[in-house]
Amino acid sequence: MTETINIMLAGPRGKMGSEALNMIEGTDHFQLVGCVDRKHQGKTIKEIDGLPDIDAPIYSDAQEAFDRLNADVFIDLTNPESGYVHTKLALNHHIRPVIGTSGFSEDQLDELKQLSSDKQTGIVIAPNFAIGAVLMMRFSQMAAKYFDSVEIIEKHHDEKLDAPSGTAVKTAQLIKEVRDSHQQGHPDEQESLPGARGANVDGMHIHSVRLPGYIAQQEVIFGQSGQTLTINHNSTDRKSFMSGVKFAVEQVMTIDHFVYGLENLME
Ligand SMILES: NC(=O)C1=CN([C@@H]2O[C@H](COP(=O)(O)OP(=O)(O)OC[C@H]3O[C@@H](n4cnc5c(N)ncnc54)[C@H](OP(=O)(O)O)[C@@H]3O)[C@@H](O)[C@H]2O)C=CC1
Ligand SMILES: O=C(O)C1=N[C@H](C(=O)O)C[C@H](O)C1
Repeated sequence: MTETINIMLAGPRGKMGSEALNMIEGTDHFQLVGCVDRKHQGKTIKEIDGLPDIDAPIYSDAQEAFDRLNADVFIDLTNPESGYVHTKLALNHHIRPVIGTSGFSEDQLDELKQLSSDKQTGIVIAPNFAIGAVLMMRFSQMAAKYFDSVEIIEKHHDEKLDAPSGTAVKTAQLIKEVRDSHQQGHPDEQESLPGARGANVDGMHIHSVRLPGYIAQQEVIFGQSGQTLTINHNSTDRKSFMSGVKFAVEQVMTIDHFVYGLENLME
């Protein structure tokens, strides 16, 4: 019999958090022991309109939640500021974090890596939980060995707080690992409107589109003389992320170190 994994979650009313609650409820060996939600102190999840019938307590104060709840894994689906604070609290309590929240800086990621090592507590930070997106990033890294020039266009719903997306940043990092550092485009190019060429990560330009109608889409476009190659991934439903969240929760129980990106658990 598979042992039960006790889970606490921050952000249960969010687009991702509410989907994660359904996933937890539908997984026999997962048990929700409580949530962090700044608006519903003292209530239970089943008392909140639209959330599943789970009798798990809600704390508005994250510190109190971590002090009181007996969890194996902590899932964060909030925003970069709260997510960073929560993740440090989780590691300090030896509760393994599975972090979907995007927008952490490189310094913050380094700090969390160090804390995970100090506390000998496993942590998974996944810029994207969708298997198709993980493959899109891997295929992009493969293509980058053969194409010197690449630009990334990521398109999201207009409620997204961070730009560029965590997925776009991670894609650029994976590509950076396999190519020589260089700037792209004409050496004399100039922006007559600031921002026209997007963000620049080691010469790779990232363009962020925010429009209603999208959930999450990313195109990685490679170009060389006479040809272009586009690798495209499209999440049309947030359910696309849930098998990855489930996989990360199961996997984080087996590790005692820092993992950034689901691909590092899949291969
Ligand atoms: N890794 C992946 O595959 C994916 C990652 N994401 C990331 O997940 C995060 C959440 O996305 P999404 O669900 O779309 O966003 P939403 O805005 O829909 O949800 C965020 C939720 O977090 C809550 N929240 C904010 N601060 C706190 C806090 N201090 N304590 C508790 N809850 C808090 C908000 O509640 P309130 O109403 O109080 O503000 C809100 O309900 C984002 O960073 C996004 O980029 C999204 C999709 C996939
Ligand atoms: O905010 C979102 O929606 C998403 N955020 C993640 C990111 O920043 O890459 C993952 C996915 O793109 C959806």
